[in-house]
Amino acid sequence: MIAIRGAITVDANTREAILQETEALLKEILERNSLEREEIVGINFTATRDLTAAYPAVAARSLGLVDCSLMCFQEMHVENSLPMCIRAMVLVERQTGQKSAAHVYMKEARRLRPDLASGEAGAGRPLAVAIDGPAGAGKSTVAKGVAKRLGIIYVDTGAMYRALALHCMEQGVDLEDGEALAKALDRSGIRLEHGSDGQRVFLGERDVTEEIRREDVGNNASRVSVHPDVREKMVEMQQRIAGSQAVVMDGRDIGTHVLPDATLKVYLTASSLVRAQRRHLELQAKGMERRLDLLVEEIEERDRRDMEREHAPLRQAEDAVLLDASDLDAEQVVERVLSLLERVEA
Ligand SMILES: Nc1ncnc2c1ncn2[C@@H]1O[C@H](COP(=O)(O)OP(=O)(O)O)[C@@H](O)[C@H]1O
Ligand SMILES: Nc1ccn([C@@H]2O[C@H](COP(=O)(O)OP(=O)(O)O)[C@@H](O)[C@H]2O)c(=O)n1
Repeated sequence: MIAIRGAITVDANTREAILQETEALLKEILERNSLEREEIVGINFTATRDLTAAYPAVAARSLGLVDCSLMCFQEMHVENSLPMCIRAMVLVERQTGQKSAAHVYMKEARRLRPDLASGEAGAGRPLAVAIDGPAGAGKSTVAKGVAKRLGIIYVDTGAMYRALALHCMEQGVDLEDGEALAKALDRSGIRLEHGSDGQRVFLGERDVTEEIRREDVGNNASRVSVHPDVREKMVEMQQRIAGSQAVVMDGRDIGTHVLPDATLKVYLTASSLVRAQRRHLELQAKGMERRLDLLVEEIEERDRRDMEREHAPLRQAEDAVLLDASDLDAEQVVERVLSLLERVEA
């Protein structure tokens, strides 16, 4: 069971205004959490003492929420609290954990949760920085750095495709069979945890954070990610994470598909030679020697697959800022992203 919170303010104490705003709030909660009506067990509403013209629950019934239990209460009155406000707590039969709940605060009620709200453009959505780009451009390094400086979580979506690839390699699932991959994803128990040491990736109870970094897993991640059924499920999981908390998220389709309303979108790139050289150094540091020309070939092959796939190919979103990091070190790129963010938030 999870409990999703929401609140909205009303301009006048009239039946019409109360029902209209409650309906807007419930619709947004349903949409942002991809809720089916049958999943909702009950909703508790409160209204501040200045709202007396109608019960908010009436709006829920008219939205077709006929089977769940509804109650309306008066909100406890606290001096100088936000007036004309309707609050809701939606109880949902889901095993996804409380962190997956996307809470919704609209109109003046956004002031109640400044940690979730993020300026006019976001309209109650949490802060989101989307970083896309080709393999080895420095997305994870930069996303991690930016998240640390902002004190928010970093979500590495590539790690989710890598975890699925690892699971399928171990289970002998055909990497070309989209349907089988989607089924395997349902059974895989892929889950992300965000702690003080960053993101950790699990297959059920098994921590695979380090194992998924293998080169063969990375190459197979790009193969499993071609399939639309797989992508659809992954995107849903990613949107849930970003729905309820501020994030820096990196991947291939974050600005174009996962977070189309992100506060800031960056398309980070570098030449294929520079990217291969970075991988080369990274591998050398781990005691693995690989020929540079083969790494360039592999990276270009991965770019081709990511950019030419039919579903959600890698491309720069129209409103993304292009950052070429071929001649910048990682710290310089982090600074650029932070100053771009300051500009969009100003
Ligand atoms: N701007 C940069 N300059 C030099 N090296 C970088 C830069 N950004 C990242 N790196 C290094 O390049 C390698 C690949 O970076 P990574 O963040 O894993 O890329 P991506 O997530 O885009 O695949 C890492 O070894 C990282 O330390
Ligand atoms: N949002 C995402 C993230 C990764 N991916 C795929 O997953 C693969 C591994 O992602 P990654 O970000 O870990 O890859 P690297 O760039 O770190 O090598 C990529 O090559 C993409 O094909 C994707 O399709 N969409």
